[in-house]
Amino acid sequence: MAVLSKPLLPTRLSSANIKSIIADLTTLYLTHRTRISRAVYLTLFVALIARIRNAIAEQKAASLRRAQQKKATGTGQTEGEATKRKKVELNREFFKNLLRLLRICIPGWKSKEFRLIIGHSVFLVLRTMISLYVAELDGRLLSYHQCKLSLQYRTRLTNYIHSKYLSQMTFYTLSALDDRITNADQLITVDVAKFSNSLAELYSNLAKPVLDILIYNYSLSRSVGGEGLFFMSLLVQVSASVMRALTPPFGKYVADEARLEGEFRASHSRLIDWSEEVALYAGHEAEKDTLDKGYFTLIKHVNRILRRRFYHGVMEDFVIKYFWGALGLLLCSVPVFFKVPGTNAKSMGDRTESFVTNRRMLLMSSDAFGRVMFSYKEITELAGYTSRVSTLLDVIVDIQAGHFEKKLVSSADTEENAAVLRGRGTVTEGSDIEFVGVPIVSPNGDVLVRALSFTVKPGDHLLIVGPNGCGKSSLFRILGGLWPVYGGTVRKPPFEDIFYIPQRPYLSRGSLRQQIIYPDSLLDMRAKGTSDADLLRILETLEIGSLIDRPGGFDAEQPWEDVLSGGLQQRVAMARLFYHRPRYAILDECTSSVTLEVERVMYEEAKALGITLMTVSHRRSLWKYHMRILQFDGQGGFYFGVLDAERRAVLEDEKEDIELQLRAVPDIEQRIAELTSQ
Ligand SMILES: Nc1ncnc2c1ncn2[C@@H]1O[C@H](COP(=O)(O)OP(=O)(O)OP(=O)(O)O)[C@@H](O)[C@H]1O
Repeated sequence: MAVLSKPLLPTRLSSANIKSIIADLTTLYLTHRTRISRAVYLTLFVALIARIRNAIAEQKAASLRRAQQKKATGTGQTEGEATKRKKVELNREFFKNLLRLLRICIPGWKSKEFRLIIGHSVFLVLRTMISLYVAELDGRLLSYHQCKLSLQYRTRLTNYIHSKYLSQMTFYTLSALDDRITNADQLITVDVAKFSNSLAELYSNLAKPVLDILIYNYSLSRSVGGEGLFFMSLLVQVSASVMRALTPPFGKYVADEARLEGEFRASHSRLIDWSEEVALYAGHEAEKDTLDKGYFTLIKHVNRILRRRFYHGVMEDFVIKYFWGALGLLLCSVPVFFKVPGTNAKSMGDRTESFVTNRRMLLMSSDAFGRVMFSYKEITELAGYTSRVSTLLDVIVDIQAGHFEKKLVSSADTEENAAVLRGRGTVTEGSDIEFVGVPIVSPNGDVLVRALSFTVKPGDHLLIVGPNGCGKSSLFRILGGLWPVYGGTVRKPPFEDIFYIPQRPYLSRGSLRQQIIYPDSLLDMRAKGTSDADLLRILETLEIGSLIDRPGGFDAEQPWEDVLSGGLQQRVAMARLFYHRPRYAILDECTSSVTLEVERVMYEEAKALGITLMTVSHRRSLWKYHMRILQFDGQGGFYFGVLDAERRAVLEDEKEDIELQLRAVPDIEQRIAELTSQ
């Protein structure tokens, strides 16, 4: 006990002495901490036992006294004395007494009181059940309304987007001429639904808490004073701003996630579209790599968001629960210590009462505020979907106004080509097809032909030839209004007078009849006065009348692109042409899979129907059906003229040259092999 050898209370207490005493006491406590705590526990335990023993002894003595008194006075005690001595407690005696009184109040199970109690109990049970039902119904009604609201939003948006997306060929231009939206399908099908859900959810999540905040804060301001509330709101605002600044850009994350989901889905759709080709190449491993990569990128992103959400949640909890809670309690205690002008709480009791009321209001208000703050994450998610959907709408508006954004190829860098890209041509309507000085430019700015000029009058069947990628099909894209006209003048008949048949015909969903009359509907067909018998005649001309022998006939619905072979598909496409009978037909390698005999029937029938043909084909067999030729050289130059014997001879020579070159290739390879073996 060296520490105690010093006198504990020196005669004069200076601050240094006090410090040294506190230090000594602390050391003393720390040295004997275990013993001290044991002693405290023991004392508490002994005190407890003693208290219990005393209580038992007291009860015994009391009952003894009561018994002695009873003996001495018979029943003799006054009501006042009994009340004085009896302790009102929730003990056995209470229940005994209650039962006794109840027996008086309810004399038997046949009594009126008993019947009333039974009736009352039934109503009580009913009330509880109704409350439960109402609570459940409340929840169900809310979620039903929320779902209805979300569906309603989705329907409106989808209708709006469909009306824009499917007008002015926007669905084509959006994917072919613009880079900004990569997966419109995902946007329209998934993101619009998510946006609608998020919007409907947010409304119900925000509306009530905001209302609560307003009401509770108003009541609070009346009792704690506007200044306190203003000060606290200011602090909450500052901390909310800090929180917002520290909140990761969840909106962007959500938009990115939706984009990655879209890309992953697009890869799967691609695999389904090309399943046959991939299977024949045995390309499953390569496809698996692509799909795995897409999924991995998506999941990596999702995991990152999850992590950020977790950390952000912890911070949010801390600020909302603790920091704002402490602030709120400080505010509530204002009327306890200070008199708030305009309030009538005077005594300490009043102040305590108002503290409790304020605390409760504050709890409600902060709970509501917390819900609003927690909704912040949902708002940012909504912001993500909003940005996706509105980007789609903006790009659609932009595209419909003729503004496209696509990465340009290097050839667009030259001054001459850049000048071509800056220009704009004119499109007029006429009975012939005429191009005057029109450049052919691919969507990424590649100038394929600087100024193309040719004319096709009715009956002037035109053959278009040239090497791959020279711009033959692009010419039709300009004619069809898919690509912009960068210069010169295009004169063409109305859209419905030109019909296009590509190499791989598009077969829609629906019946066999719909394949033939596409894009007409059954009503359009009837309005034109065409019957099923007329359609059958068309099929028979093309030697495919047997198609209606399948179950269902013209009404049969099948996945036609799988059910029909390539050649049959090309014949159905020709049947489409014969049904529509346009003034001009663009036939883009559309007879590549049929026999020469079928090709002859197709061309002769088309001519007999008065259709002027514009054919892209490398087939020599087709030359005889055409009177004019447009020949591209693949270097930006072209020849347009009559396809007479002289020109045919030139074509023959060119073809022979090409064939010779092709035949020379194995020789070269053989020569290389010889050289390398020497
Ligand atoms: N949507 C597009 N986006 C970017 N470039 C395109 C697009 N469509 C076509 N092109 C490019 O335009 C050029 C001309 O294509 P086009 O289809 O007119 O060739 P083509 O002469 O018909 O060839 P082929 O005989 O092989 O069918 C090609 O280089 C092609 O890559």
